Amino acid sequence: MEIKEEGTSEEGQHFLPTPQANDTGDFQLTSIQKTPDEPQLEFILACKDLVAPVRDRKLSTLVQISIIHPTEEGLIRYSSTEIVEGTRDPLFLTGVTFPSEYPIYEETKIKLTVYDVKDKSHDTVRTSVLHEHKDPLPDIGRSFLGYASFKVGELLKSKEQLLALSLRTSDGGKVVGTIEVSVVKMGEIEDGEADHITTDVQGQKCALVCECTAPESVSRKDNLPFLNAVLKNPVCKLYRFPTSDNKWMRIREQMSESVLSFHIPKELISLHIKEDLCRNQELKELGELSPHWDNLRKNVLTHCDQMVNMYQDILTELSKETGSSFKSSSSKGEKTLEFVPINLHLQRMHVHSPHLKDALYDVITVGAPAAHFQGFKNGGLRKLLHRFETERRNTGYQFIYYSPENTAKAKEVLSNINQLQPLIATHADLLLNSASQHSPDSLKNSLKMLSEKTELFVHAFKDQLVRSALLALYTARPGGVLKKPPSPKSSTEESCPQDPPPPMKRQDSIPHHSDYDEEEWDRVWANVGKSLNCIIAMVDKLIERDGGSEGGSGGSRDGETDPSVADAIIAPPKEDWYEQLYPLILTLKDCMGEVVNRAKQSLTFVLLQELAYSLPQCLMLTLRRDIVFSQALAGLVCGFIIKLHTSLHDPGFLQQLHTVGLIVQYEGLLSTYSDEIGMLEDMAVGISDLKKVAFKIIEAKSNDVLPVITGRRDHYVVEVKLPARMFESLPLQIKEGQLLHVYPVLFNIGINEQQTLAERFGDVSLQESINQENFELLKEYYTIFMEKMPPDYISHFQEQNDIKDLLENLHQNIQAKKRKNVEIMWLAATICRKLNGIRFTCCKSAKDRTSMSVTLEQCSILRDEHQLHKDFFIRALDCMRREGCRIENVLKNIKCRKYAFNMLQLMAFPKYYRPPEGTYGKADT
Ligand SMILES: O=P(O)(O)O[C@H]1[C@H](O)[C@@H](O)[C@H](O)[C@H](O)[C@@H]1OP(=O)(O)O
Repeated sequence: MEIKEEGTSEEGQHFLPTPQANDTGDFQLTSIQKTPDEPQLEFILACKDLVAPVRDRKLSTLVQISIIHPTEEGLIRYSSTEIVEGTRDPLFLTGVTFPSEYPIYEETKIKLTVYDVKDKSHDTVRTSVLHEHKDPLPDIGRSFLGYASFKVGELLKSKEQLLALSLRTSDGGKVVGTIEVSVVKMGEIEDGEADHITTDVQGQKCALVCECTAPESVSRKDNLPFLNAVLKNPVCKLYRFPTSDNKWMRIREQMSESVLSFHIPKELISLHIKEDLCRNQELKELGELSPHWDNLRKNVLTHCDQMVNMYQDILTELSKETGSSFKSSSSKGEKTLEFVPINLHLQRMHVHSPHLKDALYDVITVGAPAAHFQGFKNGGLRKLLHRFETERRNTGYQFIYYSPENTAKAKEVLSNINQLQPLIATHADLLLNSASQHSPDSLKNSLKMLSEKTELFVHAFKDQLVRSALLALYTARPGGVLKKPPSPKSSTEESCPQDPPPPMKRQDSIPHHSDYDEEEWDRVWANVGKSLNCIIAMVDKLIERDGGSEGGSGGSRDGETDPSVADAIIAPPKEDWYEQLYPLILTLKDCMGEVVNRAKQSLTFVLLQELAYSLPQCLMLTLRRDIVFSQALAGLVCGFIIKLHTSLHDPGFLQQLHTVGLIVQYEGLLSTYSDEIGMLEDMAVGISDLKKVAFKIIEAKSNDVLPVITGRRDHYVVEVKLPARMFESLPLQIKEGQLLHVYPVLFNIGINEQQTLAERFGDVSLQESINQENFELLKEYYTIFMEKMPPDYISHFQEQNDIKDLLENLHQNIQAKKRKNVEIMWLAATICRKLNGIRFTCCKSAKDRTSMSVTLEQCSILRDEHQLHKDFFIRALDCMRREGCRIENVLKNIKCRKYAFNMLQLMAFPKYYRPPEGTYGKADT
């Protein structure tokens, strides 16, 4: 019989779908009854009276848990406990848990093998394939003590669900002690249960008593199936730790991948392709240009078309990855996966502690969003964008400089035009429809809608940019020379129509060199308003004549009907409403078409300036920014959805969500040395770009609950779908589609040996400025939070902790410029948690340093919020790092159970970031 390591074989990496009952060929298997989405079975272990192979040897023991599936031959190594030193009666803090997806039945056999560990430095990496019938191989650094096995059904049916099994030597003869297996149920009241197990842990006597209060349901069951559409392949670990009053707390650690890792990049790339195709088309439709500009445009178009092709190729490649939900650290340099975040996971800690409500603590762990394939030779986005902009500003030659703000504005106006024009056309048709039905009420309603949208349309062009861009475009036309210097007006809003606008001839109105008139734009633009007013006046008149309605249409632009316009329209005694309105609607559409035509061309000309500078670098920069943003967005959407689901029943949170928005705090562990400087520069921009994202919650109309992204670069809306029942329970503002905002902040502290070099011989200014800038952003969020949230909600927050003090403390720490000041990260994370925010932890791969940091955060929370016994802090930390979810994370990334640290690196780490002996070493990353 073979022993396989769970997770080392391809199929072992993901839990198999659960065959619910009796569906495995000839075998009749009995499923374990369970609550949906709760682990199927959880137990803890303790040994008694272990016999040491050599007299007087102090034992250091661990139990290895292996599974024999009823339908299979092989023995699969499932998990291990931590090592307990110096006792014959070890009580293990690391338990065993089988998640709901795991194929386990009453007939499944579990084998427990107890080892005596002699050399901890050899212990963790156990990927060898052994033969069951032979004696266990003499594993380096450990020796076999004894084993016991049982069937799951026996445990479940046993008295008090507890088995005491004899441990035997490999020949099955000699008894070398006892092993106790007891089932635990995390969320159930354990009425009067008291283990009274006395253990001697590292020389300390500690009476441990299991006695738990009824837990509060932390995550409503009805949310879970929905969350499961997003989260995949959970890995679960169970621990029990003593509290300061010698009771047990139970901790379940869960780590899950997310399908959003691939879904969001695909959504985003499709959106970029759409946006770029549209822009390329607009560039083509820019009309005749003088040779200089025409050549420039041709060049731009060639590159832009190539770019779209590249995006299409990447999308095709990603679309082949159906069902993927994880990109490993070793794939970070793969071109086709560049948009996919590295090693994205939800890291969740569920705490069930005596006398306290159950609590969930979530952190999203992900590799720093960065363009690994493009590399970091020239730095990352923060530096590259700054350099690009400075050079562009100073190069007057060949093109016109528009600031990034103006370029963004041009894109915004273009996007507004593209949305509003068809909307107005639809409302205009609806108005005509109401007219043909001769329905006054419907006519008034349609007019109201038409007026509102047209107002928005007219407003969109208020900007001076359109005017100056029109002028610039004029000079770029063949023979474009100014008749007189431009004197831009601030606004033409005030212009009040006196007469119906003259009919337009679209092409004629494009300025020619001989007839450019800078005020023409004002007239063209104002004509839209004028024609709307004509329609309003006509509707009023029609309704009045028809039988008199008191208030008229009430839809007049500028709040009043222009009498001169009304008088100009003479309605016949027996009106055909449709006939009366039709020509006016045509005029409105014509006027609008004219405005759109001019504005689109001029603003596209602005975009041409942006693209024309430094081709193809400019496009490579856009690509880099898109890649980094895609990785950042995938993480954010994952964090947002999880936060929404876990807090859906908290009215305070929902109010905060729509009145203030959410803080999203990133903890960066990158060093400001070598390549990681570039990564940090990428990451800082990627995270800052998340400000451009707003969320909208919509009702799911089908089983497809994956989010949809709309918008364009500079402004994205992520639509998150909720099933009807959940959607109904939301506050009105959210249901009505109010946009929900996020406030991303990043605090970075390099912790490894590279950072030591940066501090000694390099430069840490990047980290300092990022921390300082983001502190200001965090403070701003706090101010808005205090202003917008009701006082009773704030006082509830302030009672528990004074966020203001924490902010002050954070500020002082940032100012202090201490080396590797990890206090900054702890304070920022605490503030984020107190403010109900979304937490992220990132290093290059989210594998090694991230694992150290999240486990430290988990144990610190247990100490500060759940009274973890202070003598067990390090042990808890070691348990989580040795056998917890994070070592599984390392395994799934590099197929080896070793944190990739060497001694030198460890020495450079702040004390609590060092993993236990035997869990680190040279690893092929
Ligand atoms: O998960 P990380 O901490 O980014 O992994 C690092 C590790 O910290 C470092 O010691 C090691 O030398 C590797 O560079 C790891 O990065 P990989 O991206 O190669 O996994």
